Order: sequence, then structure tokens, then C-alpha cells
Amino acid sequence: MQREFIRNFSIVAHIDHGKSTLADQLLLKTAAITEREFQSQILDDLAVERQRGITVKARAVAIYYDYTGPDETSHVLPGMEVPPGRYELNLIDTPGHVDFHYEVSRSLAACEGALLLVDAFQGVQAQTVANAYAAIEGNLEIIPVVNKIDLPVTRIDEVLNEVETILGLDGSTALRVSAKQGLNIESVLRALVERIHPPKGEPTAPLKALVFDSKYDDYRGVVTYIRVKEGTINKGDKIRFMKGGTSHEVLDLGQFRPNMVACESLGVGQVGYIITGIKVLGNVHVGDTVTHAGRQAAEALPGYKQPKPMVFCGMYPIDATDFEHLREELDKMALNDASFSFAPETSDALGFGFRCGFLGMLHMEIIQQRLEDEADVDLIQTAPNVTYQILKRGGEVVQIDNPVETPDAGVIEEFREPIAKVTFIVPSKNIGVIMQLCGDRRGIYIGTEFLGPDRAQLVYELPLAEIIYDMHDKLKSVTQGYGTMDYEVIGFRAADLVKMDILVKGVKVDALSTIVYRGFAERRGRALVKKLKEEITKHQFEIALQAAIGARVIARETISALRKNVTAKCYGGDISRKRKLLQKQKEGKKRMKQFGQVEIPQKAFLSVLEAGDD
Ligand SMILES: Nc1nc2c(ncn2[C@@H]2O[C@H](COP(=O)(O)OP(=O)(O)OP(=O)(O)O)[C@@H](O)[C@H]2O)c(=O)[nH]1
Repeated sequence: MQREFIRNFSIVAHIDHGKSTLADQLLLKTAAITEREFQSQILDDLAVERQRGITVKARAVAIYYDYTGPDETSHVLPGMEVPPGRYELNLIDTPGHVDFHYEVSRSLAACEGALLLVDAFQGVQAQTVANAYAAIEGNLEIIPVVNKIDLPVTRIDEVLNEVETILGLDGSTALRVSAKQGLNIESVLRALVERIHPPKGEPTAPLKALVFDSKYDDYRGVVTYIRVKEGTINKGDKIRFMKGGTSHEVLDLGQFRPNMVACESLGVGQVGYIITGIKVLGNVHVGDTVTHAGRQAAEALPGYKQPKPMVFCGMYPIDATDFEHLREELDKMALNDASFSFAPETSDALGFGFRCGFLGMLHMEIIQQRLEDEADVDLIQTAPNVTYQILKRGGEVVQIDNPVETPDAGVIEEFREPIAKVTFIVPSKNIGVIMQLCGDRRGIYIGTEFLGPDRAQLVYELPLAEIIYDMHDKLKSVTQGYGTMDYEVIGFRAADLVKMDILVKGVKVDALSTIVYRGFAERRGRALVKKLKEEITKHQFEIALQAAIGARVIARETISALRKNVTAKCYGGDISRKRKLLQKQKEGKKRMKQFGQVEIPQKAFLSVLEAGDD
């Protein structure tokens, strides 16, 4: 395929604005999938365990479109020639969620343009802004598309106004579609041809192909996703990963349409996969450059920086004998997700387990969900914390991923925490309460911009720890669900932080230690012991719950002793009922850890997140 007839693009959108549905429509209209497959996608939406769209699973799809020439909706880029003919359109998927900024930028680096999809009723939302900026930064042509025009109530003019005000794009060139009903999909295909530049690159230059993703296939080993920037890659070629420094033979190569379809070669601008017999996902680095072993490119493509996990939590098997099994399951997770990391750790309270690192809270929830679905292990998970930097008196800087690693206060010169730039999009009437919320969480105000009469964008710098604490839930509740937020970590900043310990019956439970801002310590300590009191059931004896900073107790609650026996009321009664009750109790116990004489349930370890403020 000549590069003049190739277009590489992504669809970027806020979640639920219809990205998967539009992608499936594009596949349907170009006969890459059948009506039945399309319908089953739509139907899947209704299923509780909804499968992601075909395109999402495939991550990159090549479709073919027969372009016949411009029509009245066309806005051909000035100076661009678009002869009628068959065009190859490569759709590269991007995740739309907050935690995956880095993956968005890395997918966008393989494209020349993006469809910016906006819901005709909801309008521009926080992730629309974040993703649009990523596309603008990547110098991509952006085609605004208003989706769901079939909805009974839409705000199309206002939405177009928002697109202009907040994103600086020309709303008059926006396309109006219904992905669900298949309205105006042809205009999208036409715009891709007319408004996105064909890829640049020299077909005869030494090979340079960007590795933009990879996945593990049980039968074929590692499948590496590439976008050819210069030269041509053929089946049987001897290639070299410039960063990894390893050489391999191309055993197979091809395109996703959406299934893997083998071909003989991929030329400049084309997107596809190569299979080289590599068995370990970790041996393929996303962002690496593929070149020929014989005729090497002079320098590698810029590539990407691997993002560092910023949120950590402990995961412990309830049953100690599950430890190895858990390790295998975590290994499997890491195999398909390079940004997830884990390392063994031990806790006095919980025994042997793992410290797991995530990009953010959503990433943590996804992994946790997959572990529960795919691995049959009962887990205790500790409350998440962010990663901290500590400058010691001697000048050494250490990174800590677990509050228990905090050195003694005496050796700390400076305690630093990650700071995020947060963008909120909220109804104008909620501006005051959002400001209050951010003020209460040590936020620094950056600015406000109005999107129209009723909606505004607010930008703050907030400590990441405060965001993972409860920001998202609070935002949803104060805006009745209408507010959205997006954040990006911008660096570390010094703060007056301290480690707060929790003592249960006089003994420190390491897995409950947290790092808090000194000014909030008493308030959070009080809230936490109160919450713990609700979570820990009564025992035969009194249990003191204390929050302490060093040796100083800052909050205390007492769980009084239990008087009655659970089975007492069954005495003389039906034996099977008694057995049932005991069985129930046993099940309830499953997710508990015996700590000294006290049993602490799983939920208690997450109390830190749920305690709120007193
Ligand atoms: N009425 C209407 N609903 C639509 C349209 N397009 C998508 N939807 C619905 O909107 C919901 C979200 O659509 P998806 O395609 O899953 O959205 P998405 O952006 O891919 O969502 P994520 O994958 O979660 O980011 C689904 O219930 C769709 O059926 C449309 O044109 N009209």
C-alpha cells in the first residue's frame, strides 16, 4: 500500500461517550465485521459482565475504505490531494481512563490524527480535555465528532461551543453522528481521508518501526505491535530491537482486520504485528525501535518513558499456603501489563504477601477485579498509599512505597509527596463547594475557565494522597454525579508529613500504619479508630484502639467485651440451625486475620479510605 493511501488515527473520548460503538460501526461500514457481530457488541452492553468491543481487544485494526470524492460536509485540509481510491485506515485504540495518560500518549505517537468524540448531551468532560490536549501536544489533526445525536435531549450547539472555548477547535467542522444507529458514519470515514495527513517516511531508508504495544498469546508467544516509520519489513527478515539489543527472525507478520491476518511485508506508515518467537513479554520494550540486523538505522526513534507506579497496596493471602499460588497469579497479571509491579513483603500483622504498585486507583481496581475473577485466592488487601520521597539528613534521598518503611523522624530532613494537577469540569453552581473541597485537602488554586453559562473548568494542584483518599467520591456526591475530574502527577513537593500508627489492644498493627499531613493527623486518627470500632466485632474481652504518632496517642476508642455466645439462643433448639449459624460465622471469618487475640476483618484494613473526616 502506497503511503498516500494510508491514514493512521485514534478515537479519543471521555468514558461512555461511545468510542467502542463508533469503532465497531467503522468496522461494520467497511465490512470488517458483520451486522451480527456488531449487534452482539451492542447486546454485550446489557450483560452484567460486559465484554469490551472487538477493537478494544485488538488494540489496532486495519480497515479499507473506498473513497469516492468530497461532498458538502467535506473540509479537505488545505493543500492536500485526495484522489478517489481504496484507502487503508488504521485505527489504534487508546484507553480513555484517568490512570492511563501515558498509554494514551504512546498510542497517539503512532497516529497522524484523532477523532475527538463528544457526547451530544454530556458535552466536554474532564477526560475529553485531557485526551484532546494529549493529541494537540502530539501534533495530531483533530476531527471533532458529536456522538449520540439520536438522544431525545441533546445540547449540540452548546457542546460545539464548549469544543471551541475549552479546546480551541473549530466547532463548525464537527461531524454529527449516532454510532449506535449508524447515522453519518460515512462522513467520518470521508473525514479521515480528507483531514488527516498521510504518514511521512522514506520507503527505501533503513527500517525504523515503533513498538507501540505488545501482548502475550498462549500459542504464538509475544505478539509485538509495530508502526513502520521508515523502510519496509518483510517476513523472514533478520531484525534487531535497538534498545533491547536482541536480534530475531521475523517468523510471521501481518495486520489486525480485526483478526490477525498474515501478509508478506509492511511498508512505510503501516501498522501491524510481528512474531519473532520471543516468549517473555518483558523482553519486548514498548517504545523500542525495530530495525534490520544487517542494515541498521543510525538512531532509534524517541520512544517513551515507562511510567512509575504511584499507588501501592499490600496483598496478602488469607491462607498462608496460598502464597505461591498468589505469586503465580500476580506474575500472570504483570505479564500482560507492564505498568503493574509487585514484590514480596512481610507484615507482622498479615504474614507473607506482596507489595503491589499501580498507576492509580482505577488501575488498582482493575487488577484487583481480575485477581478475584481469574485467581481463586482469598485476599486481604491493605489500604492504598502513594509513594513518598525522603531526604535524609546525610543528603541521601530514598523512595518509600510502604508507610512502615518510614525512617525515624530524627533522620528526616525533608518528607516529599507526589503532587498532581487536577482538572475538574463541574456545573457552575458547584464551583464554591469544589473550591472548599480542594481547600480542605491542601489544594493550590490554578484557575477557572467557563465553558458556557452553566459549566466551568477548575484547575488545582493537589497532593496525590488527598486525591486517592476520597476525592472522586466527594466530587460525585457534591455535583450529583455531573462533575468529572482528571489528574496527572507533576512532581514531588515537600510537606509536613508524619507516620501514624494504629494500636489494637496495645500492639501496633503495621498494616494499618499510614502517612498523614500533620495538620490532619488528629482528625483522621479519630475518624479512623471510630471506623475500626465499627468494623471489628466484639470479643470476649475489651479492645482498645489507638492512633499514635511516635509514642504520643492522638485518638482512642474502646470496643467493649462481648457477653453473649452466638449459639446461646439455640440451646435446646434445632441442631441443624445451630450448625448453619456456625457455618455462617465461619464463612464470615474467611476474610479475617487473627492478630494476637483479636480478629481483624478485611474491611478494617481499608477503613483508612472509608473513614472520611470527623
Ligand atoms: N443513544 C445512543 N447511545 C450510544 C451511542 N453510541 C454509544 N451509545 C451508548 O453509550 C454507551 C457507551 O458506549 P461505548 O461505546 O461503550 O463507550 P466507550 O466510550 O467505548 O466507553 P469506555 O469503553 O467505557 O470508555 C453504551 O451504552 C452505548 O450503547 C449513540 O450514538 N446513541
